[in-house]
Amino acid sequence: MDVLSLYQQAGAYHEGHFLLASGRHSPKFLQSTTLLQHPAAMQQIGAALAQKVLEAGLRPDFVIGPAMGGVVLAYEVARNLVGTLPDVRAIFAEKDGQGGMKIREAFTVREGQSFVAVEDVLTTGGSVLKAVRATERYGAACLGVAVIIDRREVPGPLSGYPLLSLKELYFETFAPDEVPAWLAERELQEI
Ligand SMILES: O=P(O)(O)OC[C@H]1O[C@H](OP(=O)(O)OP(=O)(O)O)[C@H](O)[C@@H]1O
Ligand SMILES: O=C(O)c1cc(=O)[nH]c(=O)[nH]1
Repeated sequence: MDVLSLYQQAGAYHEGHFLLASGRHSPKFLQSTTLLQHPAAMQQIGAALAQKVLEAGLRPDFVIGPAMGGVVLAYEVARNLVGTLPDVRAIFAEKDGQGGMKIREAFTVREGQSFVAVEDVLTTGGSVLKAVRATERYGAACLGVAVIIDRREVPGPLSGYPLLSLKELYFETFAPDEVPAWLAERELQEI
């Protein structure tokens, strides 16, 4: 399975000029929300990531993803782990309004539990790291991070965690004060 083809078939691969979650600018963008509409694609992705998790020897109590993209993904990965881990759960972290992420009490995250964090697209790793930190605050241990697409240019803040991905891509990004003229002349797209 080529996940970039799944994005392309769903019309979720875009070229232009985009402002990323990290504040960096990019000529290429993978719009996971467009892909997440398709259970058939997410089923394949969930199965492939769950297989990687098991092959890596990871046996998490739960899978967590940052909202919004990580909600469906965490559920699909966990659903595909149930055959091996019947009690595995799927939860999500959400923005706390202060630049970080939080987890609802109803999810019952406890000290001694273990988890795998999932993410759709990894650019800097900042978003999924906030979800990991929010979970670690309860004393749970992060076994690894599993992502659909890893488009990081540098290892960044996630370098301390085992990283599993379905595809690595090199898509250049630029700091706001380093945007080249060829990119600046393209209208900034909000998608
Ligand atoms: O690795 P990073 O630099 O953190 O960037 C990648 C993150 O940015 C996007 O989420 P966004 O914040 O746009 O939220 P969304 O899932 O609601 O679209 C994307 O879904 C990843 O979560
Ligand atoms: O860095 C991001 O915000 C980002 C990049 C990308 O390709 N797709 C996405 O949904 N977010």
